[in-house]
Amino acid sequence: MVKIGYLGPRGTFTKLAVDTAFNGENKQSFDTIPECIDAVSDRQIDIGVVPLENAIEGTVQLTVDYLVHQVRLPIVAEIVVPIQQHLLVASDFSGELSSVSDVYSHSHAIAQCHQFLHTHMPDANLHFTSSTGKAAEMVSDSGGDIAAIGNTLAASEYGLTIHHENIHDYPNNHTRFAVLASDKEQIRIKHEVQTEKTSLLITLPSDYAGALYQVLAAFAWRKMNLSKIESRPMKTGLGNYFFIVDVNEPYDDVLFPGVKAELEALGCNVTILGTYPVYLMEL
Ligand SMILES: O=C(O)C(=O)C[C@]1(C(=O)O)C=C[C@@H](O)C=C1
Repeated sequence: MVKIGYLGPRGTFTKLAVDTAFNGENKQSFDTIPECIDAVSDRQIDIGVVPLENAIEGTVQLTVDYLVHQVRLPIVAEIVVPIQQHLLVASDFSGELSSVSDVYSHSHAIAQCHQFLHTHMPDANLHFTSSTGKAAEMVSDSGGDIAAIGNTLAASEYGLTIHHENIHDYPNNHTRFAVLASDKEQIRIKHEVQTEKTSLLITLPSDYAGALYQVLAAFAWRKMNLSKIESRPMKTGLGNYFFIVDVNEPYDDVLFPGVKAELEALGCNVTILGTYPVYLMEL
């Protein structure tokens, strides 16, 4: 049976994404994103699912940096899931928001609720955990006047009460999850494909005036639609960056090799991080 790893423990958004996309398979939780990615690379599991980008807070930098700098695994699918953040408390907590002393959650979940926390709980101490599920587990273990930010699955898994629902600051909240696998054939997602994308990693030559402009021109004149461009530090010194470019098209044998050759002629390095179907899930 195909083994699927995810950022755990129980009750995370990643687990929700995995349960929505895959049924029946053998599922294993990992405490951190790097541990999950390593397990795919070491073949302990066949598929790993990790968060990639949130509509409110942006890229999950740990995922991108680990995939670029440490373990290169292809992205073989993308799962997009709606995200609703709730304030979860122990079932015997009956106080007001103002009596919650500490709030625990994943940094991305806290960031999605900054305005709510600032307005309604300005005195609460904020603490980052490795996932929203971990925060829910802590609240369930400790009880008292502390709270977690997480989803309804976490509330039911850990016997917590939803004190306030939908506390994320903007309504159209979604997270993209990357499905990683050495062998694409293992993937069976029984949902309609929304679109197909290709992610590229591009490094620019140093000291080349207008390099980024020329990179974008290579896509533009071929009418290749980009859905994302983002720079991240190469970690080799100040001012050195690479670019992640998402193209709204599957890899083909004409346009992509053409772009690659054109960019390489400029002195760029081009790596394909994956060409994959995108699944938009309803929970
Ligand atoms: O902590 C979780 O539940 C996760 O699955 C991680 C994560 C993230 O890294 O963005 C996933 C979705 C939400 O945006 C908040 C947290």
